[in-house]
Amino acid sequence: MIIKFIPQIRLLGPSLPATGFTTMKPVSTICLHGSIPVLNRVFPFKLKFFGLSPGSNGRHSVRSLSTRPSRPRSGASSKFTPKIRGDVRASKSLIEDEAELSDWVGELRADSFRVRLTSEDEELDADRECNRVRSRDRNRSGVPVKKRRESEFENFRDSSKRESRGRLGDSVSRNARFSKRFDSELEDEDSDDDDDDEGESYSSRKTRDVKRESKKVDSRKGKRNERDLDSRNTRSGSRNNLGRKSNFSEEEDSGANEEKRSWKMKGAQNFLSEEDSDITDDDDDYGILRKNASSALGLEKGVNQTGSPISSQAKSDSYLSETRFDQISISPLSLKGIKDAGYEKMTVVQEATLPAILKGKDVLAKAKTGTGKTVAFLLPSIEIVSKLPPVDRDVKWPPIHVLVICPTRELATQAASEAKTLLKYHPSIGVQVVIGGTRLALEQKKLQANPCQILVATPGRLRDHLENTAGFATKLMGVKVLVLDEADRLLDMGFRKDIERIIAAVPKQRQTLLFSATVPEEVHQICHIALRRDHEFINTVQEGTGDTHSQVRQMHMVAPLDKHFSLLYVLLKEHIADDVDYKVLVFCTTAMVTKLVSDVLRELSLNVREIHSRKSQSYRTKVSDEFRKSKSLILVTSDVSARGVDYPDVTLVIQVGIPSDRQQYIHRLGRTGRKGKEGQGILLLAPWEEHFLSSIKDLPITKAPLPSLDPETTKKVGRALSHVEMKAKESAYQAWLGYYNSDKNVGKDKYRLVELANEFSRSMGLDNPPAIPKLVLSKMGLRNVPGLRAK
Ligand SMILES: Nc1ncnc2c1ncn2[C@@H]1O[C@H](COP(=O)(O)OP(=O)(O)OP(=O)(O)O)[C@@H](O)[C@H]1O
Repeated sequence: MIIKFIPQIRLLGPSLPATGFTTMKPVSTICLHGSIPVLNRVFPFKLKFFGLSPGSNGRHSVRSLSTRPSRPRSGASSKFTPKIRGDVRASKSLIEDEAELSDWVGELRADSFRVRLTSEDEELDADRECNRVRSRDRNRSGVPVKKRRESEFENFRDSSKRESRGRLGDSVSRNARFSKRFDSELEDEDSDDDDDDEGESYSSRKTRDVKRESKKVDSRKGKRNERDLDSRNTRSGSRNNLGRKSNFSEEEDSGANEEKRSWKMKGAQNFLSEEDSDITDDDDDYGILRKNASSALGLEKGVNQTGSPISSQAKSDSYLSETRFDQISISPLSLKGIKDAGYEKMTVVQEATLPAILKGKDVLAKAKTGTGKTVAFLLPSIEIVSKLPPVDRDVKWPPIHVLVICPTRELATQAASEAKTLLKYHPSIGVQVVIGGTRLALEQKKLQANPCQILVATPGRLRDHLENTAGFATKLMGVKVLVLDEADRLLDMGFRKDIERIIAAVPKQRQTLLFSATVPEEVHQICHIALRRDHEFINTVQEGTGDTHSQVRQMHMVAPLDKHFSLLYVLLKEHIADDVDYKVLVFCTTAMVTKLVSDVLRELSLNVREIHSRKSQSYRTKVSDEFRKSKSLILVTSDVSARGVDYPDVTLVIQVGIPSDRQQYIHRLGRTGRKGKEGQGILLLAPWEEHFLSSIKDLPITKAPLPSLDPETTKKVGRALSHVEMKAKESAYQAWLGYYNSDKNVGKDKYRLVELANEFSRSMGLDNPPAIPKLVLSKMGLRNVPGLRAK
């Protein structure tokens, strides 16, 4: 463990006038190599103190330390068996619909209610799993992994140092649907959503074909195989059982039920002209780099004895640093792109991570929502690509140099779009996006025809290409930088297998960047799947501010379920009355509950759109684009919108029902208060959901009084509910039951669960709870629970 306090140094960026020295002042620099999990258990307080958590008193603190356990990194991912200590919640998200429920139910045991399902759309491809082929052998070199890595790293470092010589220091400021997956609903979805969308029609057709095929196989192979095959071909299901799969390793192992879901900073070394520092030790180098970055974060105001930065709270939420992009030695082409994008100053996370990235370090970065993490990993990646020698035109499979993985389609599309913006003046560098819900063949053609040094992908579709696209595996051999956006989500059980497969397909000699607004302890324990031992953990979240923005007012309300629809309506009406430019996101627990809520609000004449995994990709894209540009609009959404999606100027985020976990709460809330703007968040819970509050007790969330409900409003909402079609209510009821069955607090008492589900049913205006197929009940472990109706 190295703890350093870095002395003041001075920097001169080449773009600055000769007299324009930037003064870099003291900042705390703390390095803990390879021993955090153990230390954290033994000395939790001490670790917090030294920087595993953000520092106190300060403005944005930058913590750089290695969090990787000090054991050798496993070679091929297939050999990797994660040993995760502690209570790692595998799946983060929600049941999106019956499909998800069925998939999930397929995995359930009567006593299982450990982990919440995942649903976040993420990128299911109906056509994906049926085409799987065996993994290719990725042992591409006879050189031992460790040696290769060391050699590469040495080379990188040496060349970087060579590069820095002769230059004055540049300023751096960087889840089968078991048999009945309601075929009719699949068809309904096709017709409802987007008949005009070729891609979706294709996908849906394929889904149906696959389902038919599954049924044939089922008749031959029996029920279990039916479930497995269906699960593999479910449009949005397999991901949803991911969390639980960790609990049912036999099925997981079978595979049939496979889990779904020039800054020429010329190296940050430019800070290190030999005149600037006589520190040659690698750690010391990094210390200085961090110091420089931290200086521009405003940490120069001083450090206390613990190394915690001292500065004012008032500035703590300033997401911008003091460093302008034109003050750093960035390639003129990138700079032009940045200027066109309207960015002038670097954000804190951009400034803090860029030096380490350009120096070739693996980075795990944590920064609050909406603070520019996308540019933080894209810009240095572009710089790295721009410095690579051009690829010979005759090369049959030109390499992909940068691979960015995102958990959702929306997020991948958004990241690719940001990359295109930054690449505006880099004509020779191409970016492409491959995501589920679109035609594989079309993507294959595009990949073939257009340059693609930077590829942004969702995990499932990337695996598809890896296994089904000629030459794709060869192209991936060129990857120099691997980025996992929303890293904690990608590393949880929901995506773990896909990620391990992808990691096995890219060179070991690469740089890996993990970014997220939430980095729970479990991520520190498992990040070695992707990161090198000497990676840096760069945390720009200061202690005391929590992981949310102080300018976002957070409230929770606790009310009986039968009041939720009316309360939601009143809250929205009040907000609309307060702000003509309202832009509201309403998060619901599952896709089908999302549909129900949006149906009700539409009946109440509110300006509403809905987005969830049961909608076609083209519909989702259309609605997402509309919401991005609009004002005076309410978007009712499942967790497909929880992470990363950058909707500007969202004025209010309402979360109805318990979020899947703390991280999801934070990410959902993070759709507002972006880029330093103000926002508001309301969490609406039923009394028996209050236990969730303990997981966010460190956040500045206060209890709000319930708005009064006059009888007229209640009647109006009741009328609106009566106009919502029965099928929507039935679907919502079943999805609701599945979702809460997976909540360890609510689901552990099945009798109570059913009572609550029936309360939900009454809240929809139903006298009797909808009947549920016996098989579903059985799979949920609810077969003979009183109060449920079976069909
Ligand atoms: N240097 C900058 N100056 C101004 N705006 C910026 C800068 N960098 C990025 N942005 C903008 O900030 C917004 C938020 O960026 P981004 O979506 O990357 O945030 P994020 O930190 O990834 O958020 P989340 O955690 O929710 O995914 C985007 O609109 C982006 O264009």
